[in-house]
Amino acid sequence: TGTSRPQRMLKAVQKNATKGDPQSVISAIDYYCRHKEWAMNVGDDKGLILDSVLMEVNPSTVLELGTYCGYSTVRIARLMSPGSKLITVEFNPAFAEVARQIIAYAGLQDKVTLVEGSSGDLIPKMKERFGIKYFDFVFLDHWKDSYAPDTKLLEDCGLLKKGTVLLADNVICPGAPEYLKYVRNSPRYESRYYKSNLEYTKAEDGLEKSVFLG
Ligand SMILES: O=C(CSCCNC(=O)c1cc(-c2ccc(F)cc2)cc(O)c1O)c1ccc(O)c(O)c1
Ligand SMILES: [Mg+2]
Repeated sequence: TGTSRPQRMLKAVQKNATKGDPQSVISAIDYYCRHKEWAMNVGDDKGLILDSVLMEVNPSTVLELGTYCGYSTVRIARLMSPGSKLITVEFNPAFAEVARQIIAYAGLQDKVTLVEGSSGDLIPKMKERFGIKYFDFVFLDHWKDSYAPDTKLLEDCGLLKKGTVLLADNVICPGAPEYLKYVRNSPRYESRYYKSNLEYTKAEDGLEKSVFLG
């Protein structure tokens, strides 16, 4: 058997990044995925858009759906103010295990709660389990056909407030057509597309930013 791609990515972080330095962790992953082997992190191009939207919102509570190896978790948590909380949901235990180590290597474990399980099961439990009233910012990067149902579930569970920002990765590649239709046609959202590239490639991809209007 041998190592998995996430495990090789973790090795690259431990070898090339400085413990406690989130920017060096981000750079080590981007270098590895651009020059050694591709992986489905949001990446550096879309990462700059994520950074700027995140800084604009300056959220107290963040939900990330789809942790993978924790690259976007580190990108988001490094910009969050002291006392703010990020909850990230990952279905795949092997991904979660690597993500925990990468988040800890960056020194961001105190801001981040990684929960293993399916978003559909966990979203209804957010209030009772984590004492969350609302999310100020939601980053969608998990199964693309779960974006729309999970957004409706967040609404139904009263976890969005007026002004909550949803930012969705991969709306072009692999694509999330149902989600785009939903947020662009719903009177409850103000949506905007940020054109970019699929991580570490020249292919088009982009992020959709949708503000919940209440
Ligand atoms: O893959 C999953 C679903 S979660 C990851 C969702 N993310 C993506 O699928 C995703 C995909 C791409 C992408 C892939 C191939 C291309 F040719 C082009 C683009 C890019 C992204 O930025 C993404 O976020 C999963 C696999 C096994 C499990 O055992 C489990 O539990 C989960
Ligand atoms: Mg993605």
